[in-house]
Amino acid sequence: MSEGSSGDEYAVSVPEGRGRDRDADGEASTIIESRDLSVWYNDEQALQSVSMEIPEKRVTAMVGPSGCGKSTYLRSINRMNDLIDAARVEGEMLFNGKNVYDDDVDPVALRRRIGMVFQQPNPFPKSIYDNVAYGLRLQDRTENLDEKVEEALRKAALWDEVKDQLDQSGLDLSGGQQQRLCIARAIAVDPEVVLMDEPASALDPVATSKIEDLIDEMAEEFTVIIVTHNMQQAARISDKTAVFLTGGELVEFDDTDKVFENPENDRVEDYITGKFG
Ligand SMILES: Nc1ncnc2c1ncn2[C@@H]1O[C@H](COP(=O)(O)OP(=O)(O)OP(=O)(O)O)[C@@H](O)[C@H]1O
Repeated sequence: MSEGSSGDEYAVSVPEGRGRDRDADGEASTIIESRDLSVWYNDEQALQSVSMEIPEKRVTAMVGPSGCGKSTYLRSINRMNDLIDAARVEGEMLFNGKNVYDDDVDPVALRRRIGMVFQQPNPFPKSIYDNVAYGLRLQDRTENLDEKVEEALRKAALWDEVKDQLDQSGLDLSGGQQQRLCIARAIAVDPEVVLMDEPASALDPVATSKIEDLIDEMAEEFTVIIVTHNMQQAARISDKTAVFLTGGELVEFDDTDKVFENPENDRVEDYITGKFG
């Protein structure tokens, strides 16, 4: 790994002003907590008894080598794994103290409160306006729709670029703009949590940087949980970092600066210094 080659012992540096500085405003309360969460796909175990408390209105990053279960964990939070026939979940995933796997939880309603942004920007083949208005219309929340669409586009840092072309197809935007449109679509319905699965991995560095700035701002209002392959990115944007290693084991979860600068676990140290993974 070539990043952060300032002579530091560790390859990934945590910028000043991240991580604990936000915590200094006061301890955040827990919004999501998994307790002994295990997931299988048929006979293959993808997550092993993962227990973790995710703080509200913070950015939590999930890192680790390919296939270690990061996306599986993310999808367990809003029950997207329900859509995979082979997937089976044991343990608990609490959202505001309530197990999302309880029989009386409606997964569609849950996903309104816990939105998701995917790796590949996936706007609907509709106008920019209709993309953002989509979820609000589904929920019959059409009062002051223009204002709500504008607000979501502003929060997604896209308004100035698209305000004169709201009738154009979302598919005609650049990749980075499309991803910000997807973020606007996700936040338009006022979720509490936004899950992001490698949201910048398909984007160029300039578009990536815009998404990273946006994630930082989003944490003022939302809880953001992001899967990323890019440890430098995790160090730049997150307050907390969870490190998963092969076999679906959560081996370290702590403040981001602690994880990258002084990890407890030798395997995490090896991983972040690039000795494997
Ligand atoms: N739909 C599925 N059906 C069967 N097995 C799956 C499915 N999705 C994931 N798996 C398996 O579960 C394990 C964890 O996968 P997951 O995608 O959660 O890991 P990841 O850490 O997000 O990987 P990557 O960084 O490559 O996206 C892997 O062994 C993977 O092959």
